[in-house]
Amino acid sequence: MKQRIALLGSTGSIGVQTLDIVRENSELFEITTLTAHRNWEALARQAEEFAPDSVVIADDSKYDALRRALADRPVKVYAGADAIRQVVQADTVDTVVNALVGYAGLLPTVAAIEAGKKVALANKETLVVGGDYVMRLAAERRVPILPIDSEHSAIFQCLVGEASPARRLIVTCSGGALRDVPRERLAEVTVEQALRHPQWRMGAKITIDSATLVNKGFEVIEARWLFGMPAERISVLIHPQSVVHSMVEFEDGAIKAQLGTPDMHLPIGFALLFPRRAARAAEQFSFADNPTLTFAEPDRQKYPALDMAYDCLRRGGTAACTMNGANEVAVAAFLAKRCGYLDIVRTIEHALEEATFVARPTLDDYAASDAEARRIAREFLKI
Ligand SMILES: NC(=O)C1=CN([C@@H]2O[C@H](COP(=O)(O)OP(=O)(O)OC[C@H]3O[C@@H](n4cnc5c(N)ncnc54)[C@H](OP(=O)(O)O)[C@@H]3O)[C@@H](O)[C@H]2O)C=CC1
Ligand SMILES: CC(=O)[C@@H](O)[C@H](O)COP(=O)(O)O
Ligand SMILES: [Mn+2]
Repeated sequence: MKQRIALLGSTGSIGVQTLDIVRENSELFEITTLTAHRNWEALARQAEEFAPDSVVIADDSKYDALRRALADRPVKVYAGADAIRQVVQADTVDTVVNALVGYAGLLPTVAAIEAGKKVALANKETLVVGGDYVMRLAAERRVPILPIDSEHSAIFQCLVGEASPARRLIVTCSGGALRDVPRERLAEVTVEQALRHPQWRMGAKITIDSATLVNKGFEVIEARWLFGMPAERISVLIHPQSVVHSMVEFEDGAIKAQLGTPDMHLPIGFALLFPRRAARAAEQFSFADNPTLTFAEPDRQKYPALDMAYDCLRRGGTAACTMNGANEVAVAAFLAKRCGYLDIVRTIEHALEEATFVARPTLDDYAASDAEARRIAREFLKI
């Protein structure tokens, strides 16, 4: 029987690459649901090709256009965030691929786990905001959460088959678009510059997070929850070539790494087919063409967001939810050219100082904490 997939965020970078894997392995997968935020044109084209049972457009104002575009197709068309949470729970879904961006991914992940669906998780904000809550729920319901994020997929691949616990996780980091810009020039950084990631073509939000190293801080938090590893045993290493996707050190000192060309199709395929791998006609990695792999410690003065994320993990509760909400507002403002690059981290710092802290949050507390962080961030940026 084919694996039936609900793909959330199908029009984005991870969504489109997930559809490549589905297209290349059509004997293994079928698509039950596709969702997008506003891009109804791309969603309609995808629905024509993959013939899902249902599609959801999160922004209701695009509902009529999408419905008209699919009028002659046997597909149910829904709108709104609640509909996303409902479609993932359908009996016709085996696996939910969460490729949404931001806080919007949290409740659909929770809905999927509650319905007992396997979750292939790209939406790292789910675990940044509510990692403790989500991983407990997944354990209770015995639902597997399979990482799509490249570093976490690499760590997962290194851990497969090991009976001894890991001693340390080493999360690699490209250094982002501003790796070679000196600290004293960061105030002048433009949106265009910050969007020029040296290795990966990704959505705009994660590309900016990558430049500030908020992404790496979030990945430390994500690793803490996915692998149950305390923060002090997770380290970050700058590796500009993005060939070593991350590493695991074991008790006897052995270090395992997963290497390969930077290409998200691999971790997506692994999450979908684990314990098997997707056969792909990808180009073979050549060590001869890539003879130099380099590593360095991150500059913690240049990238204060990294230590902020570690601090959020130490504080626990809603701290990382606050960091995430403030970051989402500040990144959107930077992309809209309504604030400068350095204002992103200043906004997070301010929100972490001002926000209410809840030590043992419920889902409602996360929602309140996210809303408060956004309000504080907007006031700080005067937008
Ligand atoms: N891209 C990558 O290579 C990697 C991404 N990730 C993580 O994967 C996730 C997705 O990233 P990426 O694919 O780059 O992001 P994109 O911005 O490219 O895509 C996001 C997708 O989510 C939809 N969406 C956006 N906002 C909402 C919302 N509020 N409600 C419902 N749907 C929404 C978008 O719809 P629309 O097109 O209509 O706007 C789009 O389909 C992120 O959490 C990111 O950190 C992790 C590792 C690598
Ligand atoms: C592809 C992927 O997993 C991204 O999260 C990637 O990690 C971004 O690269 P850096 O954050 O290391 O620049
Ligand atoms: Mn990553």
